[in-house]
Amino acid sequence: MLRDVLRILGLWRGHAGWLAAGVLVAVLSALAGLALLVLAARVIAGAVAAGHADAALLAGLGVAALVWLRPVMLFRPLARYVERLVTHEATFRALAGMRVWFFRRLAERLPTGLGLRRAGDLLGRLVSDVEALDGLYLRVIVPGAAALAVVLAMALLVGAAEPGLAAILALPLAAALALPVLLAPAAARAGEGVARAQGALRSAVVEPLTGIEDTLAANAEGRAAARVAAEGAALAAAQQRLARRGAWGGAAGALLTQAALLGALAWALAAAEHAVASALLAVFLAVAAAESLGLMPRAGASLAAAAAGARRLFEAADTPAPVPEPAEPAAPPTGHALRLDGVTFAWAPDRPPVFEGLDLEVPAGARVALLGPSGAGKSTLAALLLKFAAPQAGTITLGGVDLARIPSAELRRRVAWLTQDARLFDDSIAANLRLAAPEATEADLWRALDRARIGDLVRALPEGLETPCGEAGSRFSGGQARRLALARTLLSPAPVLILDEPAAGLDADTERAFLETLDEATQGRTVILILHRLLGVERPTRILRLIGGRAIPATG
Ligand SMILES: Nc1ncnc2c1ncn2[C@@H]1O[C@H](COP(=O)(O)OP(=O)(O)OP(=O)(O)O)[C@@H](O)[C@H]1O
Repeated sequence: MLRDVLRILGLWRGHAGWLAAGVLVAVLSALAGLALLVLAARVIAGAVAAGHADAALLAGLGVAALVWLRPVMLFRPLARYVERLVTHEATFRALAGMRVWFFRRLAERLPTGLGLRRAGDLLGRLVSDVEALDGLYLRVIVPGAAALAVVLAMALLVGAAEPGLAAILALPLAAALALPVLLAPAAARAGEGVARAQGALRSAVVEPLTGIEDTLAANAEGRAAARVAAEGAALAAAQQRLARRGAWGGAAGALLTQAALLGALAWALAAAEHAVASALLAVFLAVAAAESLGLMPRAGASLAAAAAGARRLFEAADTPAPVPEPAEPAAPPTGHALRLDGVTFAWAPDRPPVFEGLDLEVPAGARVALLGPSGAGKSTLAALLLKFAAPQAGTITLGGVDLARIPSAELRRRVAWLTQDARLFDDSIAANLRLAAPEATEADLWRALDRARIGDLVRALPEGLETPCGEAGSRFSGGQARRLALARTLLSPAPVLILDEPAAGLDADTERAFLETLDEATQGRTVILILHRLLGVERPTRILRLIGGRAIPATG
């Protein structure tokens, strides 16, 4: 637990200034609260001084305290206000950075799809688990530092006059301070149970809703609702387990702060007249400490939730990347010829190899048609060429440079891929297209749309290029969405294009027309056309058939 928490703090070091400022203001605010009660104790001690042996001294202290009371009273709310502002700004900055960090780590680790991870669960990690981390600062570090400052200040103030009384006060309060930290590891396990249950509930809701047509068509909404109910009940049970732990911590903390108060009262009774001022001070300080330490049980629960969130984040973020970035990148390739030598690849050790000793050459500027039955490995080859996966044996080179030594961002500037299930995102057509070429002008967008045979349809839309595509392109038919995705790939300036079934979803005439003009649309670029069959209008420079993990020249 400690390691995860320390790692989170390490990731926040870029915001150390804001975070430290928040802690400082919180400590000042808490000490101002303490000072207020110290002054009040002195005023009262001064008031009850008549007839006492130290009457003159006590009365003098009371008058001095009255003078200080007003500025401290004004300072306290001001410090509270600044504390809120600064601590929230610090949290906002730290968490925004965390989300970006986690998103990048996930993106590097999931290039071949979510795999066994569920979208709902990952969303939960990105949102709730990162959010739980704000508790680490706002509800653990900040109040913990303030409470520690209060207990230390109290020990010093009382200890200067009455060391015995200081011990009576400080020991139970120090225990109340440490208790949430000591209880946190066990509570973190309960917190993890809550986070897991939240992830499962999110998945139970998100999955049937994202595929709502399939859910309804299969009459499965009742079963989906039952799953939501079951996951909801599991979440409630996990939350109850966590709350029970929190309640024990809260009760023990309250008992310890009350023990300090009782101790101070007992001491006051025993000391009687000769230590009125110290006794009053001790009682007032015990009350002040109860206020600061009252937040600690909640701090324990927050620490547990943050530790659980941190562990889940790191578990996903530390999954090894399928293809590590090169430690010593090579100079960027100058040519764009692709070459595979003796490539052997299986998706997993327990899966049969897709390729065994695959040799393939695609000269720069060539147009290769890659055919093969379903499952032959056509898309797998594309995944290898974009370094979404790496071969277990053999080499792949681009312009003579081993892909293993080309950074993936560099490679993907040179090789663009229209995947088999290319997605549109919930944004305008223009924004979807510019994903591949952020600098593209409107004229570039129209050219790409025309080449993909969808320009006229977009021109006829009232909002034109600004038409929203809907989630996963839901505002367009499957064929239209496919052509928009194709336009996006054509817009990419990459010199190598891999087009996986580019004409899928097009009617026969449009398909033929598109393939006939493909030459012009991809002029000067290397094209690997992944197809199930040739229409005879593609005019490839080479035709290869993938069979049994090898590429065999074919005649169409
Ligand atoms: N991400 C993946 N994880 C595990 N196995 C995979 C993955 N992608 C593909 N496979 C497996 O690799 C083999 C080749 O699949 P691939 O998708 O490359 O074939 P394909 O020739 O593109 O097929 P199709 O024409 O049906 O698209 C299949 O047995 C498939 O189950």
